[in-house]
Amino acid sequence: VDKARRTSKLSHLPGPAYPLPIFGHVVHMLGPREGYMRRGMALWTLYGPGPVKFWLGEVPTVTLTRPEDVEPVLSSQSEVDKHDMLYSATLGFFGNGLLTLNGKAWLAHRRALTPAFHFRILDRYAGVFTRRAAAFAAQLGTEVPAGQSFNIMSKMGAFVIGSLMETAFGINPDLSDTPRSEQSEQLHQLVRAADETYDMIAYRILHPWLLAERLFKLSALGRRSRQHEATIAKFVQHVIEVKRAQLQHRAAAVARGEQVNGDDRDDDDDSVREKFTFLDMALSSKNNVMSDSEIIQEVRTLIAVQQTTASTISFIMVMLALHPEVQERARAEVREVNAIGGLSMLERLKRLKYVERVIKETLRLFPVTTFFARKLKKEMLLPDQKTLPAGVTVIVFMYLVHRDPRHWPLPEEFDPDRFLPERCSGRHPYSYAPFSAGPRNCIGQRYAMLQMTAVVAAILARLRVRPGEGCETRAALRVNADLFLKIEGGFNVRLEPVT
Ligand code: HEM
Repeated sequence: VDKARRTSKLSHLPGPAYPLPIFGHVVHMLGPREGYMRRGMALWTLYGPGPVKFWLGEVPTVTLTRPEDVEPVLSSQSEVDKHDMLYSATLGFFGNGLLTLNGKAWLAHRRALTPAFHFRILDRYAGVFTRRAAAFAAQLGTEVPAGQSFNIMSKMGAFVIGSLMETAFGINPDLSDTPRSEQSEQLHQLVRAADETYDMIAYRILHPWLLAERLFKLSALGRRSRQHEATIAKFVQHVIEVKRAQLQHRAAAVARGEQVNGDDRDDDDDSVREKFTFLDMALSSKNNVMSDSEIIQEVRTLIAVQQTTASTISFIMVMLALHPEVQERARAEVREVNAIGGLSMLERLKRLKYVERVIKETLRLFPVTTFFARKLKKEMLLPDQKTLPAGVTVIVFMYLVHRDPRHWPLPEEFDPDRFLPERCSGRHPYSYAPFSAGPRNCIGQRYAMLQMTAVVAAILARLRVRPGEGCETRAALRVNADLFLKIEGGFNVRLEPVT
């Protein structure tokens, strides 16, 4: 009855007809995984650009691709929730943290995590990011033979999680008791498990009968998924153990009246003051905002979302390879800023305005979190008087919002200067939201921008990037989406030392 009621309430919207029991409309999406994006776009071309209805199994969804339609959904405080059915597929690996929580629990966690991402804290990360980025660029220069095509994404996962360990968790892998080789093996296992999991989550969403936990658990995919969950659980346990040992050590040092790591240091510092990291704050919190198991969930979430930064840096490298004139201009800026003496690491990163525009334009064309969903708690009226009924799941399709030709002339063209301040003024505020917007926006936005700027600057200073196999032209890029946007066949580039 409920379904019939909602079907009739969606009847005013364009979209495929006749949802089948259990399948809904997913039959339109089934086929080889490489074709997810192509098939989704074909549906939208047929029924868009306004709201398009689609039954994802038993779940009624409406996909939005215009900034004015997206605005009321993302800006709403009280009328939307994260959709439990779709987001539940992520819980086993991502944990039930900030990304998936709703209501009061979400608010309490958001308040607890916000101080760790405060701009004054992030400013301290500039030094860490710069040091790590320089080491990463040097490593790329030595490990990858000059001129050889390789998938740069294959190096990114371990790199960004390593940064997270040092910044948000206050664990410097260089200072750890665990041998380097063992640490690196742990990271690689985690990244492999993560990669397969993202793919699996997308597969479940498009095969919605696999969203039923009982059925999923019995499937081969379910068994594989449990192995990956165990891998992340082991990793997280290790992180918490190391942190607890550090905290005890610190407390003992304080009790002996000794100066402890970083307390005396102030601003431009290439290590993070331990007591300001998320994990230190959470585990030593006097008001006990989060229980131990909640902290574990947040650690899992923070680890799992690092893929966004890894993919974006990889997309940036491919775009720089395809646009040598943009690459040279960005490199000239990096050299100019590097030549100025007396600047703090943070000031250096902040001066890289063209690099910032390159990153923003890449995120416009390739917003790696290309879909996200909200469930409407109340009926919602869109600007063109179309109503969306309560209970429906709204899917924001950022890839197309960022290509709306009314706001982005020649949308496929890669032009970083679209983000010059004078060209931004007057643009619809929701025409660009790679980090989402409104109360559930990305808490890591500033963190990600700083880290990406540091990595791009370090690579440009040392290496020239050229297109690799299968990525020779824009038209050749096989862009696809599982949970995140990606290039089928790899983010292939060639590196050469800059002379
Ligand atoms: C280029 C990099 C990144 C992009 C494009 C990105 C994008 C997004 C988007 C679109 C959302 C909203 C998702 C939704 O509504 O379901 C989100 C949420 C979130 N992101 Fe990011 N993100 C990035 C990097 C990061 C980093 C580096 C961190 C942590 C260090 C992070 C932590 C989070 C968290 C915790 C949430 C949930 C926030 C909440 O609901 O309160 N993200 N991100």
